[in-house]
Amino acid sequence: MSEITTYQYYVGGKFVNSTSGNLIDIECPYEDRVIGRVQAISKEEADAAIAATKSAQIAWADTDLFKRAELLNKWADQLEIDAKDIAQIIMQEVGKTWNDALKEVTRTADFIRYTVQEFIHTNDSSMSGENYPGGSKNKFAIIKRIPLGTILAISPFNYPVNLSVAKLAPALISGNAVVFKPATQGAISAVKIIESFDKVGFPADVLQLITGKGSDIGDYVSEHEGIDMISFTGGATTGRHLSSFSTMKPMVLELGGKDPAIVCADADIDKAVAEIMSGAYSYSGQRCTAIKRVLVNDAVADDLVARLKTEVEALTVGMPIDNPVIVPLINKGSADYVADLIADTIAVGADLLVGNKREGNLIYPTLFDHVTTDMRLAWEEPFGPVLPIIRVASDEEAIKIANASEYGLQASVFSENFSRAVAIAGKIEAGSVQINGRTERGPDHFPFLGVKNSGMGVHGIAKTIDAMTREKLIVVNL
Ligand SMILES: NC(=O)C1=CN([C@@H]2O[C@H](COP(=O)(O)OP(=O)(O)OC[C@H]3O[C@@H](n4cnc5c(N)ncnc54)[C@H](OP(=O)(O)O)[C@@H]3O)[C@@H](O)[C@H]2O)C=CC1
Ligand SMILES: O=C(O)[C@H](O)COP(=O)(O)O
Repeated sequence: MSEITTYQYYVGGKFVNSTSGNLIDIECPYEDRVIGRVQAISKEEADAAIAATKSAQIAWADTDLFKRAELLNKWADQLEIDAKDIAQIIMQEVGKTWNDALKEVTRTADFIRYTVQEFIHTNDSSMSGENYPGGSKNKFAIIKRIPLGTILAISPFNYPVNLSVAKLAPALISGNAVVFKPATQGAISAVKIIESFDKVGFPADVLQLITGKGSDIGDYVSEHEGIDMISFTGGATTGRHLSSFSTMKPMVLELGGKDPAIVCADADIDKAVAEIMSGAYSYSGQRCTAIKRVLVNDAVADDLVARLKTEVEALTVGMPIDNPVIVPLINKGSADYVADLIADTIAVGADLLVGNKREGNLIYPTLFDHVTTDMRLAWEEPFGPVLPIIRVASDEEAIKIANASEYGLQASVFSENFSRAVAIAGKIEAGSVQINGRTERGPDHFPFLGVKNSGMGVHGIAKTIDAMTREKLIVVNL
């Protein structure tokens, strides 16, 4: 049997062991084996990591922008060079298919390059006093975007590379230092991207990778006085908990969702079926932006349901290396939760059309018709491959049910009448509404936000830079 690798955390520009001596086993979601161990660092080590960013950040912010840009671009290049190695770990650690794992790395390299360009072209501006009544040419303002200091980046398991770098790159290009706390199931992927980072010669202490369970060190680092801003992506419960003690600390939260696909009576059903299938089931529904309920007009419901049933029955199911649509869920707890939700939905009388089969963490794709608003599945976020269909009599009823959710991340509206679709989109309480397309984050330079329990603040390259910087005016009086 091959030796289990122990991965180190990263501080002071070096990979080191924690003096705590505590290690966390990272289990493969789809094979009964430990794929590696990560360090569970102590609070004292977190203190030291945060403290060391302080002088490093000042020097980093003072480094010429072209030099910061050059290093970040080299990191993007290095990620592409290391892509297969990183993708292998993503696949083994979070059970993403090989193709999707590779795509996640290239998407991340693109993200870094765009972020560099975005900041270079927007960081400084100026205003002349003469533009305002009573003002004068003799007064003008140089407006700079300056970093907030040390950013705490906390990322989730499901996109362990992309959603981490979506915080690290904007922070670094704008002159911040970063303390990066990845999801524990995702921490080896985080080590891999920091190995690439380490190869290109960034100064020590501008980025520290700290590993350890959120339940042990999460509150401690989030409340830490050395942290100047928190960028968090994860579940709504964790996000709400963090926001409960974030006094005077800027924070952006990207949380869960229950994105509806509203299918109107005049929808192109072929289009709706294709988009719903990919929106709901890819990566077994483990996307914050997955379509998590269908609200279909009675007039087209039978047709839509029959076609969805055929498509769900044909979905490929298996192990990540074979690139199926449906892969095992992240862990036993998640699979238990989804299985329980399926059992409950059957018990309360919805029509099970496909699914309700489980092998270990693999939950087969499941489709329910005639789900009603008194059922848990109408409201809870499964983060698994189970889709409820709720039939509605009108657009108004669809909007009402869509908006009754505690979440408001995204929604899709399917209609061939553009005016109708836009009118519905205007009434949906969500960060984004997609017309005739699946709910999704990308392209990554679009603003990305959730309302209600789906988040606070805005992500997306330019918006993330905004959130991690503030304006500083130097007013010149000639
Ligand atoms: N809106 C969005 O953009 C996205 C939202 N999500 C949402 O994330 C959820 C799935 O991700 P998952 O990783 O399970 O989410 P969790 O909320 O469980 O974990 C997210 C991160 O928070 C950390 N954490 C846990 N407890 C604390 C704490 N007390 N203080 C600080 N940090 C803590 C976790 O660390 P540890 O792993 O060590 O517990 C992890 O790094 C889903 O609800 C999904 O919808 C996912 C992706 C994108
Ligand atoms: O947050 C998520 O789950 C991902 O960012 C979703 O990204 P995608 O919509 O591009 O899959």
